[in-house]
Amino acid sequence: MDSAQAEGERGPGFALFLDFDGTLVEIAPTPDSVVVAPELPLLLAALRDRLGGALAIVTGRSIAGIDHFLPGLGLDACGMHGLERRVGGQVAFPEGLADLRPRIAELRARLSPHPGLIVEDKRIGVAVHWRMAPEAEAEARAAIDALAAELGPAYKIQEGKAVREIVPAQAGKGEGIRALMQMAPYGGRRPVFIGDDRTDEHGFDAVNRMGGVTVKIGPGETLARYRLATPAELREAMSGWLAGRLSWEDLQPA
Ligand SMILES: O=P(O)(O)OC[C@H]1O[C@H](O[C@H]2O[C@H](CO)[C@@H](O)[C@H](O)[C@H]2O)[C@H](O)[C@@H](O)[C@@H]1O
Repeated sequence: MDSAQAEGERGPGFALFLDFDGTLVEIAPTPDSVVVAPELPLLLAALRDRLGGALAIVTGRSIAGIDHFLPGLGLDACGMHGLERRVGGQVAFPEGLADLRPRIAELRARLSPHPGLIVEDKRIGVAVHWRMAPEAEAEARAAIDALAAELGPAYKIQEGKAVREIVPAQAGKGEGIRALMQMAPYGGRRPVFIGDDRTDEHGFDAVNRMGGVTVKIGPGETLARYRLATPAELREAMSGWLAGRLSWEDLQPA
């Protein structure tokens, strides 16, 4: 019996939670310029079938943003760092979150002297990216800090790759994964979470506590137990698991 068959036959199987940027797709210069590898959509669809539907994208983007890059799949997802959830086509979004768009307009005006900075409007949150304008990182950080101070404790700051963002205080990938693990078809399965960024550490912590498998993509300190070097290596590993050539716990320790 091969590794993946053995994994499947030891119990009800895995639930697979996948970060998007830097995990399924390589980091790109801007949020809009991400390139989806041609094999990725079919690979995700095949994995979802093999896992009885228990596959979800867990991302800092909105679910609409994921659908833009993976059209037609309608994957389960936790968007906005766990706040927005779609399972089996049913979308849940917490009530009462303020629309930050007026503040986002003010932020854009403040940062307009630095055209290389990208202000990403997430409606209930906002991110400022300095990947294309590293010389303006300090201004980006200061502007986010000032807005967070104005908004108060209902919001928090999160750091990612060349990005600082404001999100509602209750956001967190760990919460998103825990919520899905209470629902069919996830409940009773063993979670696997794969991510690359600081915001994924929250998800690694939650999944480690559930006795699951955690995989970090790329270098850096992490709570994840296993590591792969790049999104391309992950896509190869996912194909290997699907073909029964690889078990998640065959991966290199982190
Ligand atoms: O949780 P994720 O799916 O990893 O999303 C995290 C953030 O990803 C995006 O920004 C990052 O990827 C961009 C494209 O590769 C890159 O240009 C940027 O520097 C990265 O920070 C996205 O734009 C954010 O909204 C997500 O929070």
